[in-house]
Amino acid sequence: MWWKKVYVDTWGGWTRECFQEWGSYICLVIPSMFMVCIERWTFEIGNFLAGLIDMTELGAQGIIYELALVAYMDQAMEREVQRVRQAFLSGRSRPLRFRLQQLEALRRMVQEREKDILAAIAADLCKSELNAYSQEVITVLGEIDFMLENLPEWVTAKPVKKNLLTMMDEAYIQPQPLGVVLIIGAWNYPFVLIIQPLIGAIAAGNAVIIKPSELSENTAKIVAKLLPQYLDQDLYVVINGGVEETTELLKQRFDHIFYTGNTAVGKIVMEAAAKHLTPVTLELGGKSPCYIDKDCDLDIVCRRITWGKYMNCGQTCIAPDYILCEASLQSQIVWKIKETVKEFYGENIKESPDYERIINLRHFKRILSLLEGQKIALGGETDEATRYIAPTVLTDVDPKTKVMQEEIFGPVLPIVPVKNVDEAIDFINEREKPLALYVFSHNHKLIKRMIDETSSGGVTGNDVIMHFTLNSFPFGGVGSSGMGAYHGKHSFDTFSHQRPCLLKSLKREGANKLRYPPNSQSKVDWGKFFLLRRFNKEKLGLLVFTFLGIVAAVLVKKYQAVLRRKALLIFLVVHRLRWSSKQR
Ligand SMILES: NC(=O)c1ccc[n+]([C@@H]2O[C@H](COP(=O)([O-])OP(=O)(O)OC[C@H]3O[C@@H](n4cnc5c(N)ncnc54)[C@H](O)[C@@H]3O)[C@@H](O)[C@H]2O)c1
Ligand SMILES: CCCCCCCC=O
Repeated sequence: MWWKKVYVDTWGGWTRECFQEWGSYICLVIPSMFMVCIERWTFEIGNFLAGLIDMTELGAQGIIYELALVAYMDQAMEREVQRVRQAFLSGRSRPLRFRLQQLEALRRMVQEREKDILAAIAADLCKSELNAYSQEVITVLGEIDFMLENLPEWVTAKPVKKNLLTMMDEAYIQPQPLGVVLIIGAWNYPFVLIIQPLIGAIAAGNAVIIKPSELSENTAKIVAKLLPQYLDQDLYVVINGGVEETTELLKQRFDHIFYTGNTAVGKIVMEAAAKHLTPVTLELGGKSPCYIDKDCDLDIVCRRITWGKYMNCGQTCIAPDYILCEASLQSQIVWKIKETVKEFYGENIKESPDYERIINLRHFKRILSLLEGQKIALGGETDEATRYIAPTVLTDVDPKTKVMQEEIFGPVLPIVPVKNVDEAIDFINEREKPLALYVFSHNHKLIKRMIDETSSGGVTGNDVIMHFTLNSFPFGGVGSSGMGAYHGKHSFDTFSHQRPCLLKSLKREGANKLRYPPNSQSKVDWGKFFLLRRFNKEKLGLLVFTFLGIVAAVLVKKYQAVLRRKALLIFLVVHRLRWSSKQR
Protein backbone atom coordinates (compact mmCIF):
# COMPACT_ATOMS: atom_id res chain seq x y z
CA MET A 1 0.00 0.00 0.00
CA TRP A 2 1.44 3.39 -0.97
CA TRP A 3 0.61 5.08 2.32
CA LYS A 4 2.21 2.23 4.27
CA LYS A 5 5.42 2.59 2.24
CA VAL A 6 5.54 6.37 2.73
CA TYR A 7 4.91 5.95 6.39
CA VAL A 8 7.55 3.26 6.89
CA ASP A 9 10.13 5.13 4.79
CA THR A 10 9.52 8.31 6.72
CA TRP A 11 9.54 7.06 10.26
CA GLY A 12 11.84 4.04 9.98
CA GLY A 13 11.98 1.07 12.32
CA TRP A 14 9.99 2.61 15.10
CA THR A 15 6.92 2.99 12.98
CA ARG A 16 7.38 -0.48 11.53
CA GLU A 17 6.56 -1.74 14.98
CA CYS A 18 3.51 0.43 15.08
CA PHE A 19 2.45 -0.93 11.75
CA GLN A 20 2.43 -4.43 13.08
CA GLU A 21 -0.69 -3.26 14.78
CA TRP A 22 -1.86 -1.15 11.84
CA GLY A 23 -5.37 -2.46 12.17
CA SER A 24 -5.81 -0.47 15.33
CA TYR A 25 -4.62 2.71 13.63
CA ILE A 26 -6.53 2.51 10.40
CA CYS A 27 -9.50 3.98 12.15
CA LEU A 28 -7.33 7.05 12.84
CA VAL A 29 -5.82 7.25 9.36
CA ILE A 30 -9.15 7.30 7.58
CA PRO A 31 -10.76 10.13 9.54
CA SER A 32 -7.47 12.06 9.48
CA MET A 33 -7.09 11.74 5.72
CA PHE A 34 -10.76 12.59 5.37
CA MET A 35 -9.94 15.94 6.93
CA VAL A 36 -7.65 16.60 4.01
CA CYS A 37 -10.65 16.74 1.74
CA ILE A 38 -12.99 18.94 3.73
CA GLU A 39 -13.16 22.68 4.01
CA ARG A 40 -10.86 25.21 5.66
CA TRP A 41 -12.78 25.57 8.92
CA THR A 42 -12.09 21.92 9.68
CA PHE A 43 -8.40 22.69 9.36
CA GLU A 44 -8.74 25.60 11.72
CA ILE A 45 -10.55 23.39 14.28
CA GLY A 46 -7.91 20.70 13.77
CA ASN A 47 -5.20 23.24 14.38
CA PHE A 48 -6.93 24.38 17.53
CA LEU A 49 -7.28 20.79 18.76
CA ALA A 50 -3.66 20.09 17.90
CA GLY A 51 -2.74 22.90 20.25
CA LEU A 52 -4.69 21.25 23.04
CA ILE A 53 -3.44 17.72 22.51
CA ASP A 54 0.14 16.83 23.30
CA MET A 55 1.32 15.10 20.14
CA THR A 56 4.19 13.31 21.86
CA GLU A 57 1.81 11.58 24.24
CA LEU A 58 -0.39 10.50 21.41
CA GLY A 59 2.57 8.92 19.61
CA ALA A 60 1.68 7.42 16.27
CA GLN A 61 -1.84 8.80 16.40
CA GLY A 62 -0.41 12.30 16.77
CA ILE A 63 2.02 11.78 13.92
CA ILE A 64 -0.71 10.54 11.62
CA TYR A 65 -2.87 13.47 12.60
CA GLU A 66 -0.01 15.89 11.96
CA LEU A 67 0.69 14.28 8.58
CA ALA A 68 -2.95 14.83 7.72
CA LEU A 69 -2.68 18.48 8.73
CA VAL A 70 0.44 19.01 6.64
CA ALA A 71 -1.24 17.33 3.70
CA TYR A 72 -4.25 19.55 4.20
CA MET A 73 -2.11 22.68 4.42
CA ASP A 74 -0.37 21.66 1.23
CA GLN A 75 -3.74 21.44 -0.50
CA ALA A 76 -4.98 24.67 1.03
CA MET A 77 -1.89 26.56 -0.20
CA GLU A 78 -2.20 24.98 -3.62
CA ARG A 79 -5.85 26.00 -3.83
CA GLU A 80 -5.03 29.55 -2.75
CA VAL A 81 -2.28 29.94 -5.32
CA GLN A 82 -4.55 28.46 -7.99
CA ARG A 83 -7.28 30.93 -7.07
CA VAL A 84 -4.84 33.82 -7.52
CA ARG A 85 -3.57 32.29 -10.78
CA GLN A 86 -7.12 32.03 -12.13
CA ALA A 87 -7.62 35.70 -11.30
CA PHE A 88 -4.40 36.55 -13.16
CA LEU A 89 -5.48 34.45 -16.14
CA SER A 90 -8.74 36.38 -16.31
CA GLY A 91 -6.55 39.20 -17.66
CA ARG A 92 -8.01 41.94 -15.50
CA SER A 93 -4.73 42.89 -13.82
CA ARG A 94 -3.22 43.89 -17.17
CA PRO A 95 -4.95 47.05 -18.45
CA LEU A 96 -3.17 50.25 -17.50
CA ARG A 97 -6.41 51.73 -16.17
CA PHE A 98 -6.87 48.83 -13.75
CA ARG A 99 -3.29 49.06 -12.47
CA LEU A 100 -3.66 52.80 -11.86
CA GLN A 101 -6.99 52.22 -10.05
CA GLN A 102 -5.44 49.60 -7.77
CA LEU A 103 -2.46 51.84 -6.98
CA GLU A 104 -4.83 54.71 -6.20
CA ALA A 105 -6.84 52.37 -3.97
CA LEU A 106 -3.64 51.36 -2.18
CA ARG A 107 -2.80 55.03 -1.63
CA ARG A 108 -6.33 55.59 -0.28
CA MET A 109 -5.81 52.65 2.09
CA VAL A 110 -2.58 54.12 3.45
CA GLN A 111 -4.13 57.57 3.84
CA GLU A 112 -7.48 56.52 5.31
CA ARG A 113 -6.08 53.82 7.62
CA GLU A 114 -2.85 55.61 8.51
CA LYS A 115 -3.58 55.48 12.23
CA ASP A 116 -4.14 51.69 12.26
CA ILE A 117 -1.00 51.09 10.20
CA LEU A 118 1.17 53.33 12.38
CA ALA A 119 -0.20 51.74 15.55
CA ALA A 120 0.66 48.27 14.26
CA ILE A 121 4.23 49.22 13.30
CA ALA A 122 4.63 51.04 16.61
CA ALA A 123 3.45 47.97 18.53
CA ASP A 124 5.79 45.65 16.66
CA LEU A 125 8.95 47.69 17.11
CA CYS A 126 8.24 49.98 20.08
CA LYS A 127 8.46 52.78 17.57
CA SER A 128 6.90 56.23 17.78
CA GLU A 129 4.16 56.82 15.23
CA LEU A 130 6.12 59.81 13.92
CA ASN A 131 9.10 57.58 13.20
CA ALA A 132 6.90 54.87 11.71
CA TYR A 133 5.46 57.52 9.39
CA SER A 134 8.78 58.99 8.31
CA GLN A 135 10.60 55.67 7.94
CA GLU A 136 7.87 53.64 6.26
CA VAL A 137 4.68 55.45 5.22
CA ILE A 138 6.42 58.34 3.44
CA THR A 139 8.39 55.89 1.32
CA VAL A 140 5.24 53.99 0.37
CA LEU A 141 3.28 57.14 -0.56
CA GLY A 142 6.23 58.52 -2.52
CA GLU A 143 6.58 55.25 -4.42
CA ILE A 144 2.87 55.13 -5.32
CA ASP A 145 2.94 58.72 -6.60
CA PHE A 146 6.07 58.01 -8.62
CA MET A 147 4.42 54.96 -10.20
CA LEU A 148 1.17 56.76 -11.00
CA GLU A 149 3.11 59.53 -12.68
CA ASN A 150 5.36 57.33 -14.79
CA LEU A 151 3.44 54.12 -15.40
CA PRO A 152 1.66 55.27 -18.59
CA GLU A 153 5.05 55.81 -20.19
CA TRP A 154 6.65 52.62 -18.84
CA VAL A 155 3.91 50.29 -20.06
CA THR A 156 4.14 51.46 -23.66
CA ALA A 157 6.06 49.42 -26.16
CA LYS A 158 9.49 50.84 -26.97
CA PRO A 159 10.74 50.68 -30.56
CA VAL A 160 14.26 49.31 -30.93
CA LYS A 161 17.09 49.89 -33.41
CA LYS A 162 16.88 47.66 -36.45
CA ASN A 163 19.45 46.17 -38.80
CA LEU A 164 19.41 46.08 -42.60
CA LEU A 165 17.50 42.80 -42.60
CA THR A 166 14.65 44.11 -40.44
CA MET A 167 14.60 47.70 -41.68
CA MET A 168 11.11 47.38 -43.11
CA ASP A 169 9.67 45.52 -40.10
CA GLU A 170 8.16 46.58 -36.79
CA ALA A 171 10.50 45.86 -33.86
CA TYR A 172 9.68 46.82 -30.28
CA ILE A 173 9.96 45.71 -26.66
CA GLN A 174 6.68 45.20 -24.83
CA PRO A 175 6.88 44.94 -21.02
CA GLN A 176 4.49 42.26 -19.82
CA PRO A 177 3.50 40.97 -16.35
CA LEU A 178 5.21 37.81 -15.16
CA GLY A 179 2.12 36.21 -13.59
CA VAL A 180 1.73 35.27 -9.94
CA VAL A 181 4.38 36.83 -7.72
CA LEU A 182 5.22 35.79 -4.16
CA ILE A 183 6.50 38.54 -1.85
CA ILE A 184 8.05 37.42 1.44
CA GLY A 185 8.77 40.26 3.87
CA ALA A 186 11.04 40.79 6.86
CA TRP A 187 10.04 42.23 10.22
CA ASN A 188 12.42 45.19 10.64
CA TYR A 189 10.47 47.62 8.41
CA PRO A 190 7.41 45.40 8.26
CA PHE A 191 5.17 47.68 6.18
CA VAL A 192 7.43 49.20 3.56
CA LEU A 193 9.26 45.92 2.90
CA ILE A 194 6.08 44.26 1.66
CA ILE A 195 4.14 47.22 0.29
CA GLN A 196 6.94 48.73 -1.80
CA PRO A 197 7.49 45.52 -3.80
CA LEU A 198 3.69 45.11 -3.99
CA ILE A 199 3.46 48.53 -5.67
CA GLY A 200 5.97 47.42 -8.30
CA ALA A 201 4.20 44.09 -8.84
CA ILE A 202 0.79 45.77 -9.28
CA ALA A 203 2.30 48.40 -11.58
CA ALA A 204 3.72 45.64 -13.76
CA GLY A 205 0.28 43.96 -13.96
CA ASN A 206 0.89 40.87 -11.81
CA ALA A 207 -1.19 38.98 -9.28
CA VAL A 208 0.49 38.86 -5.87
CA ILE A 209 0.64 36.69 -2.78
CA ILE A 210 2.18 38.48 0.18
CA LYS A 211 3.72 36.67 3.14
CA PRO A 212 4.55 39.22 5.85
CA SER A 213 7.00 38.32 8.59
CA GLU A 214 5.43 36.51 11.51
CA LEU A 215 7.76 38.36 13.89
CA SER A 216 6.03 41.68 13.22
CA GLU A 217 2.62 40.16 13.79
CA ASN A 218 0.66 43.38 14.32
CA THR A 219 1.65 44.74 10.94
CA ALA A 220 1.06 41.32 9.37
CA LYS A 221 -2.49 41.29 10.76
CA ILE A 222 -3.38 44.83 9.76
CA VAL A 223 -2.11 44.31 6.22
CA ALA A 224 -4.14 41.08 5.93
CA LYS A 225 -7.19 42.92 7.18
CA LEU A 226 -6.90 46.10 5.11
CA LEU A 227 -5.69 44.96 1.70
CA PRO A 228 -8.87 43.02 0.82
CA GLN A 229 -10.94 46.07 1.76
CA TYR A 230 -9.24 48.20 -0.87
CA LEU A 231 -7.71 45.96 -3.54
CA ASP A 232 -9.02 43.22 -5.80
CA GLN A 233 -9.48 40.29 -3.40
CA ASP A 234 -8.58 37.53 -5.82
CA LEU A 235 -5.53 39.16 -7.36
CA TYR A 236 -3.78 40.38 -4.22
CA VAL A 237 -3.81 37.99 -1.29
CA VAL A 238 -2.10 38.03 2.10
CA ILE A 239 -1.13 34.71 3.69
CA ASN A 240 0.06 34.94 7.26
CA GLY A 241 2.08 32.32 9.06
CA GLY A 242 5.53 31.25 10.16
CA VAL A 243 8.23 28.98 8.83
CA GLU A 244 5.84 26.05 8.36
CA GLU A 245 3.39 28.04 6.22
CA THR A 246 6.19 29.69 4.23
CA THR A 247 7.71 26.28 3.59
CA GLU A 248 4.38 25.03 2.22
CA LEU A 249 3.93 28.17 0.19
CA LEU A 250 7.38 27.78 -1.34
CA LYS A 251 6.41 24.36 -2.68
CA GLN A 252 3.94 26.04 -5.05
CA ARG A 253 4.83 27.33 -8.47
CA PHE A 254 5.21 31.10 -8.81
CA ASP A 255 6.38 33.26 -11.67
CA HIS A 256 8.65 35.30 -9.45
CA ILE A 257 9.65 35.21 -5.80
CA PHE A 258 10.69 38.41 -4.10
CA TYR A 259 12.26 37.67 -0.72
CA THR A 260 13.57 40.06 1.91
CA GLY A 261 15.42 38.65 4.92
CA ASN A 262 18.59 36.95 6.03
CA THR A 263 21.04 35.21 3.73
CA ALA A 264 20.53 31.70 5.17
CA VAL A 265 16.79 31.73 4.43
CA GLY A 266 17.59 33.38 1.09
CA LYS A 267 19.33 30.14 0.12
CA ILE A 268 16.26 28.09 1.17
CA VAL A 269 14.04 30.34 -0.94
CA MET A 270 16.32 30.05 -3.96
CA GLU A 271 16.48 26.28 -3.64
CA ALA A 272 12.69 26.02 -3.51
CA ALA A 273 12.38 28.40 -6.47
CA ALA A 274 14.86 26.32 -8.48
CA LYS A 275 12.45 23.36 -8.41
CA HIS A 276 10.08 25.33 -10.65
CA LEU A 277 12.79 27.41 -12.34
CA THR A 278 11.20 30.46 -10.76
CA PRO A 279 13.29 33.63 -10.95
CA VAL A 280 14.05 35.27 -7.61
CA THR A 281 14.91 38.66 -6.22
CA LEU A 282 16.77 38.27 -2.94
CA GLU A 283 17.02 41.35 -0.75
CA LEU A 284 19.46 40.11 1.86
CA GLY A 285 21.80 41.61 4.42
CA GLY A 286 25.47 41.66 5.31
CA LYS A 287 28.04 43.72 7.13
CA SER A 288 28.03 47.21 5.62
CA PRO A 289 31.39 48.92 6.29
CA CYS A 290 31.89 52.58 6.99
CA TYR A 291 35.34 54.04 6.28
CA ILE A 292 36.23 57.34 7.93
CA ASP A 293 39.18 59.16 6.40
CA LYS A 294 41.17 61.47 8.67
CA ASP A 295 40.50 64.32 6.25
CA CYS A 296 36.88 65.00 7.18
CA ASP A 297 34.59 66.88 9.54
CA LEU A 298 34.18 64.40 12.40
CA ASP A 299 31.28 66.30 14.02
CA ILE A 300 29.13 65.90 10.94
CA VAL A 301 30.37 62.39 10.19
CA CYS A 302 29.53 61.14 13.68
CA ARG A 303 26.10 62.78 13.65
CA ARG A 304 25.22 61.07 10.37
CA ILE A 305 26.59 57.70 11.48
CA THR A 306 24.77 57.89 14.82
CA TRP A 307 21.51 58.57 13.00
CA GLY A 308 21.91 55.66 10.58
CA LYS A 309 23.30 53.18 13.09
CA TYR A 310 20.84 53.61 15.95
CA MET A 311 17.72 54.26 13.87
CA ASN A 312 15.30 51.38 14.49
CA CYS A 313 17.75 50.23 17.20
CA GLY A 314 20.30 49.18 14.60
CA GLN A 315 17.82 46.82 12.92
CA THR A 316 18.25 48.28 9.45
CA CYS A 317 19.59 46.26 6.56
CA ILE A 318 21.81 49.12 5.37
CA ALA A 319 22.87 50.41 8.78
CA PRO A 320 26.63 50.97 9.01
CA ASP A 321 27.68 47.66 10.57
CA TYR A 322 31.22 48.67 11.60
CA ILE A 323 33.71 51.51 11.26
CA LEU A 324 37.15 51.30 9.69
CA CYS A 325 39.51 54.18 10.53
CA GLU A 326 43.00 54.97 11.70
CA ALA A 327 43.50 53.99 15.36
CA SER A 328 44.16 57.60 16.37
CA LEU A 329 40.61 58.65 15.36
CA GLN A 330 38.84 56.18 17.62
CA SER A 331 38.65 58.21 20.84
CA GLN A 332 37.35 61.31 19.04
CA ILE A 333 34.75 59.24 17.22
CA VAL A 334 33.55 57.67 20.48
CA TRP A 335 33.35 61.08 22.13
CA LYS A 336 31.41 62.63 19.26
CA ILE A 337 28.99 59.71 18.98
CA LYS A 338 28.40 59.97 22.73
CA GLU A 339 27.58 63.68 22.37
CA THR A 340 25.26 63.02 19.46
CA VAL A 341 23.46 60.20 21.27
CA LYS A 342 22.76 62.68 24.07
CA GLU A 343 21.57 65.26 21.55
CA PHE A 344 19.25 62.75 19.79
CA TYR A 345 17.86 60.70 22.68
CA GLY A 346 18.46 62.82 25.78
CA GLU A 347 20.05 61.85 29.09
CA ASN A 348 17.66 58.95 29.62
CA ILE A 349 17.66 57.01 26.38
CA LYS A 350 15.08 54.52 27.62
CA GLU A 351 12.53 57.31 27.82
CA SER A 352 13.19 58.62 24.34
CA PRO A 353 10.30 58.11 21.90
CA ASP A 354 12.92 57.93 19.15
CA TYR A 355 14.79 54.92 20.45
CA GLU A 356 13.31 51.52 19.58
CA ARG A 357 13.68 48.05 21.10
CA ILE A 358 15.01 44.71 19.86
CA ILE A 359 12.29 42.70 18.09
CA ASN A 360 12.40 39.60 20.34
CA LEU A 361 14.34 37.82 23.05
CA ARG A 362 16.22 35.58 20.61
CA HIS A 363 17.68 38.57 18.80
CA PHE A 364 18.27 40.35 22.13
CA LYS A 365 20.39 37.44 23.39
CA ARG A 366 22.14 37.07 20.04
CA ILE A 367 23.26 40.72 20.14
CA LEU A 368 24.37 40.46 23.77
CA SER A 369 26.55 37.50 22.88
CA LEU A 370 28.40 39.74 20.40
CA LEU A 371 29.59 41.95 23.26
CA GLU A 372 31.47 39.18 25.05
CA GLY A 373 35.17 39.94 25.41
CA GLN A 374 34.89 43.36 23.72
CA LYS A 375 36.12 46.77 24.90
CA ILE A 376 32.90 48.76 25.40
CA ALA A 377 33.73 52.43 24.90
CA LEU A 378 30.13 53.64 24.98
CA GLY A 379 26.81 52.13 26.08
CA GLY A 380 26.55 48.43 26.80
CA GLU A 381 23.59 48.83 29.20
CA THR A 382 20.79 46.34 28.62
CA ASP A 383 17.38 45.41 29.99
CA GLU A 384 16.04 42.00 29.09
CA ALA A 385 12.48 42.70 30.22
CA THR A 386 12.05 45.47 27.64
CA ARG A 387 14.70 44.15 25.22
CA TYR A 388 16.59 47.42 25.53
CA ILE A 389 20.18 47.69 24.40
CA ALA A 390 21.80 51.12 24.70
CA PRO A 391 23.62 52.68 21.74
CA THR A 392 26.97 50.94 22.05
CA VAL A 393 30.43 51.49 20.54
CA LEU A 394 33.28 48.96 20.73
CA THR A 395 36.88 49.99 20.13
CA ASP A 396 40.02 48.18 18.98
CA VAL A 397 37.90 45.32 17.74
CA ASP A 398 39.72 42.22 16.57
CA PRO A 399 38.34 41.21 13.13
CA LYS A 400 38.46 37.56 14.19
CA THR A 401 35.92 38.01 17.00
CA LYS A 402 32.25 37.05 16.67
CA VAL A 403 30.98 40.61 16.32
CA MET A 404 32.94 40.86 13.08
CA GLN A 405 31.86 37.46 11.75
CA GLU A 406 28.11 38.05 11.40
CA GLU A 407 25.73 40.90 10.61
CA ILE A 408 25.09 42.75 13.90
CA PHE A 409 21.56 44.01 13.20
CA GLY A 410 21.46 45.80 16.54
CA PRO A 411 22.76 49.01 18.18
CA VAL A 412 26.36 47.87 18.51
CA LEU A 413 29.06 49.65 16.51
CA PRO A 414 32.55 48.10 16.43
CA ILE A 415 35.52 50.19 15.38
CA VAL A 416 38.26 48.22 13.64
CA PRO A 417 41.50 50.20 13.32
CA VAL A 418 43.27 50.13 9.95
CA LYS A 419 46.51 51.83 8.90
CA ASN A 420 45.19 53.60 5.84
CA VAL A 421 42.72 53.50 2.95
CA ASP A 422 44.65 50.67 1.21
CA GLU A 423 44.20 48.44 4.23
CA ALA A 424 40.53 49.43 4.45
CA ILE A 425 39.99 48.45 0.81
CA ASP A 426 41.72 45.09 1.34
CA PHE A 427 39.67 44.51 4.50
CA ILE A 428 36.42 45.04 2.60
CA ASN A 429 37.49 42.95 -0.38
CA GLU A 430 38.54 39.99 1.77
CA ARG A 431 34.94 39.66 3.02
CA GLU A 432 31.52 38.95 1.51
CA LYS A 433 30.14 41.74 -0.64
CA PRO A 434 28.07 44.02 1.63
CA LEU A 435 24.66 45.55 0.98
CA ALA A 436 25.99 49.08 1.45
CA LEU A 437 29.30 50.91 1.70
CA TYR A 438 29.90 54.27 3.34
CA VAL A 439 32.96 56.48 2.91
CA PHE A 440 33.55 59.79 4.65
CA SER A 441 36.19 62.20 3.39
CA HIS A 442 36.72 65.71 2.07
CA ASN A 443 38.84 64.04 -0.56
CA HIS A 444 36.55 63.29 -3.49
CA LYS A 445 39.26 61.27 -5.24
CA LEU A 446 39.56 58.96 -2.23
CA ILE A 447 35.80 58.34 -2.25
CA LYS A 448 35.90 57.56 -5.98
CA ARG A 449 38.83 55.22 -5.43
CA MET A 450 36.95 53.33 -2.71
CA ILE A 451 33.99 52.97 -5.06
CA ASP A 452 36.18 51.79 -7.94
CA GLU A 453 38.16 49.27 -5.93
CA THR A 454 35.39 47.61 -3.89
CA SER A 455 31.95 46.11 -4.50
CA SER A 456 28.66 46.51 -2.58
CA GLY A 457 24.92 46.68 -3.27
CA GLY A 458 24.95 50.49 -3.03
CA VAL A 459 27.17 53.33 -1.86
CA THR A 460 26.65 56.64 -0.12
CA GLY A 461 29.61 58.98 0.17
CA ASN A 462 29.69 61.30 3.19
CA ASP A 463 26.41 60.00 4.58
CA VAL A 464 24.61 56.76 5.40
CA ILE A 465 21.29 55.12 4.36
CA MET A 466 20.37 57.95 1.98
CA HIS A 467 20.78 56.03 -1.28
CA PHE A 468 17.73 54.00 -0.16
CA THR A 469 15.54 57.09 -0.42
CA LEU A 470 16.22 57.87 -4.08
CA ASN A 471 13.79 55.82 -6.13
CA SER A 472 15.67 56.41 -9.35
CA PHE A 473 18.34 54.10 -7.86
CA PRO A 474 18.04 50.31 -8.07
CA PHE A 475 18.00 49.06 -4.47
CA GLY A 476 19.51 45.63 -3.93
CA GLY A 477 22.55 43.61 -3.01
CA VAL A 478 25.35 41.89 -4.85
CA GLY A 479 26.95 38.53 -4.09
CA SER A 480 25.86 37.32 -0.67
CA SER A 481 23.94 40.55 0.04
CA GLY A 482 21.41 39.65 -2.63
CA MET A 483 20.44 39.58 -6.27
CA GLY A 484 18.11 41.75 -8.30
CA ALA A 485 16.85 45.15 -7.28
CA TYR A 486 13.73 47.27 -6.91
CA HIS A 487 12.34 50.78 -6.24
CA GLY A 488 10.65 52.96 -8.87
CA LYS A 489 11.24 51.88 -12.46
CA HIS A 490 13.54 49.10 -11.22
CA SER A 491 10.57 47.51 -9.44
CA PHE A 492 8.51 47.75 -12.59
CA ASP A 493 11.30 46.05 -14.54
CA THR A 494 11.85 43.39 -11.88
CA PHE A 495 8.22 42.32 -12.10
CA SER A 496 7.98 42.59 -15.90
CA HIS A 497 9.14 40.45 -18.76
CA GLN A 498 10.74 42.61 -21.45
CA ARG A 499 9.22 40.87 -24.43
CA PRO A 500 10.94 41.44 -27.78
CA CYS A 501 8.36 41.62 -30.59
CA LEU A 502 9.32 41.53 -34.26
CA LEU A 503 6.46 41.93 -36.75
CA LYS A 504 7.37 41.07 -40.31
CA SER A 505 5.34 41.30 -43.48
CA LEU A 506 4.44 38.26 -45.56
CA LYS A 507 5.61 40.22 -48.57
CA ARG A 508 9.25 41.02 -49.65
CA GLU A 509 10.14 37.35 -49.75
CA GLY A 510 13.06 38.12 -52.10
CA ALA A 511 15.32 39.35 -49.31
CA ASN A 512 14.37 36.41 -47.10
CA LYS A 513 15.63 33.91 -49.65
CA LEU A 514 19.12 34.73 -48.42
CA ARG A 515 18.59 32.62 -45.30
CA TYR A 516 16.80 29.68 -46.88
CA PRO A 517 18.74 26.59 -47.96
CA PRO A 518 20.61 25.73 -50.06
CA ASN A 519 23.30 27.98 -48.70
CA SER A 520 26.03 29.47 -50.90
CA GLN A 521 29.09 31.68 -50.55
CA SER A 522 27.28 34.61 -52.09
CA LYS A 523 24.42 34.23 -49.60
CA VAL A 524 26.94 34.20 -46.75
CA ASP A 525 28.59 37.32 -48.19
CA TRP A 526 25.23 39.09 -48.42
CA GLY A 527 24.46 37.95 -44.89
CA LYS A 528 27.77 39.41 -43.72
CA PHE A 529 26.94 42.64 -45.48
CA PHE A 530 23.47 42.91 -43.94
CA LEU A 531 24.31 41.78 -40.43
CA LEU A 532 27.95 42.60 -39.77
CA ARG A 533 28.47 45.79 -41.71
CA ARG A 534 28.49 48.76 -39.35
CA PHE A 535 27.71 52.20 -40.73
CA ASN A 536 28.46 55.26 -38.73
CA LYS A 537 26.43 58.38 -39.41
CA GLU A 538 29.09 59.98 -41.67
CA LYS A 539 29.51 56.84 -43.73
CA LEU A 540 25.75 56.47 -44.06
CA GLY A 541 25.46 60.13 -45.11
CA LEU A 542 28.11 59.58 -47.78
CA LEU A 543 26.29 56.48 -48.97
CA VAL A 544 22.98 58.34 -49.24
CA PHE A 545 24.74 61.22 -51.02
CA THR A 546 26.34 58.82 -53.50
CA PHE A 547 23.02 57.07 -54.04
CA LEU A 548 21.25 60.39 -54.72
CA GLY A 549 24.09 61.34 -57.08
CA ILE A 550 23.59 58.11 -59.02
CA VAL A 551 19.82 58.66 -59.15
CA ALA A 552 20.40 62.21 -60.41
CA ALA A 553 22.84 60.97 -63.08
CA VAL A 554 20.37 58.33 -64.25
CA LEU A 555 17.59 60.90 -64.43
CA VAL A 556 19.78 63.35 -66.33
CA LYS A 557 20.68 60.65 -68.82
CA LYS A 558 17.10 59.57 -69.28
CA TYR A 559 15.68 63.04 -69.70
CA GLN A 560 18.69 64.52 -71.55
CA ALA A 561 16.73 65.81 -74.59
CA VAL A 562 14.01 67.40 -72.44
CA LEU A 563 16.58 68.98 -70.14
CA ARG A 564 18.54 70.35 -73.14
CA ARG A 565 15.36 71.97 -74.50
CA LYS A 566 14.51 73.40 -71.07
CA ALA A 567 18.06 74.73 -70.63
CA LEU A 568 17.91 76.43 -74.04
CA LEU A 569 14.57 77.98 -73.15
CA ILE A 570 15.91 79.28 -69.84
CA PHE A 571 18.98 80.67 -71.58
CA LEU A 572 16.81 82.48 -74.12
CA VAL A 573 14.50 83.94 -71.48
CA VAL A 574 17.40 85.16 -69.32
CA HIS A 575 19.15 86.62 -72.39
CA ARG A 576 15.97 88.40 -73.49
CA LEU A 577 15.41 89.89 -70.03
CA ARG A 578 18.97 91.23 -69.81
CA TRP A 579 18.70 92.72 -73.35
CA SER A 580 15.45 94.56 -72.56
CA SER A 581 16.84 95.99 -69.28
CA LYS A 582 19.86 97.36 -71.22
CA GLN A 583 17.45 99.04 -73.77
CA ARG A 584 15.76 100.90 -70.93
N1 LIG B 1 18.10 43.94 1.54
C1 LIG B 1 17.03 44.40 2.15
O1 LIG B 1 16.26 45.17 1.61
C2 LIG B 1 16.71 43.96 3.54
C3 LIG B 1 15.68 44.60 4.23
C4 LIG B 1 15.40 44.18 5.51
C5 LIG B 1 16.12 43.17 6.10
N2 LIG B 1 17.11 42.58 5.41
C6 LIG B 1 17.92 41.54 6.01
O2 LIG B 1 17.06 40.60 6.61
C7 LIG B 1 17.64 40.09 7.81
C8 LIG B 1 16.66 40.29 8.94
O3 LIG B 1 15.47 39.69 8.63
P1 LIG B 1 15.12 38.20 9.14
O4 LIG B 1 15.65 37.21 8.21
O5 LIG B 1 15.47 38.14 10.57
O6 LIG B 1 13.56 38.32 8.96
P2 LIG B 1 12.43 37.27 9.23
O7 LIG B 1 12.77 36.41 10.39
O8 LIG B 1 11.20 38.07 9.27
O9 LIG B 1 12.46 36.34 7.95
C9 LIG B 1 12.11 36.83 6.69
C10 LIG B 1 11.02 36.01 6.08
O10 LIG B 1 11.49 34.70 5.86
C11 LIG B 1 10.57 33.74 6.37
N3 LIG B 1 11.30 32.60 6.86
C12 LIG B 1 12.05 32.54 7.99
N4 LIG B 1 12.62 31.33 8.10
C13 LIG B 1 12.22 30.62 7.03
C14 LIG B 1 12.47 29.29 6.58
N5 LIG B 1 13.23 28.46 7.25
N6 LIG B 1 11.91 28.90 5.42
C15 LIG B 1 11.13 29.74 4.72
N7 LIG B 1 10.86 31.00 5.10
C16 LIG B 1 11.38 31.43 6.24
C17 LIG B 1 9.81 34.46 7.45
O11 LIG B 1 8.54 33.91 7.60
C18 LIG B 1 9.78 35.89 6.96
O12 LIG B 1 8.65 36.16 6.20
C19 LIG B 1 18.92 40.86 7.99
O13 LIG B 1 19.96 40.11 7.49
C20 LIG B 1 18.72 42.10 7.14
O14 LIG B 1 19.91 42.68 6.70
C21 LIG B 1 17.42 42.94 4.15
C1 LIG C 1 14.27 56.15 5.80
C2 LIG C 1 14.99 54.91 6.15
C3 LIG C 1 14.36 53.65 5.68
C4 LIG C 1 15.32 52.52 5.72
C5 LIG C 1 14.73 51.25 5.23
C6 LIG C 1 15.77 50.21 5.10
C7 LIG C 1 15.21 48.90 4.72
C8 LIG C 1 16.10 47.81 5.17
O1 LIG C 1 16.14 47.43 6.32
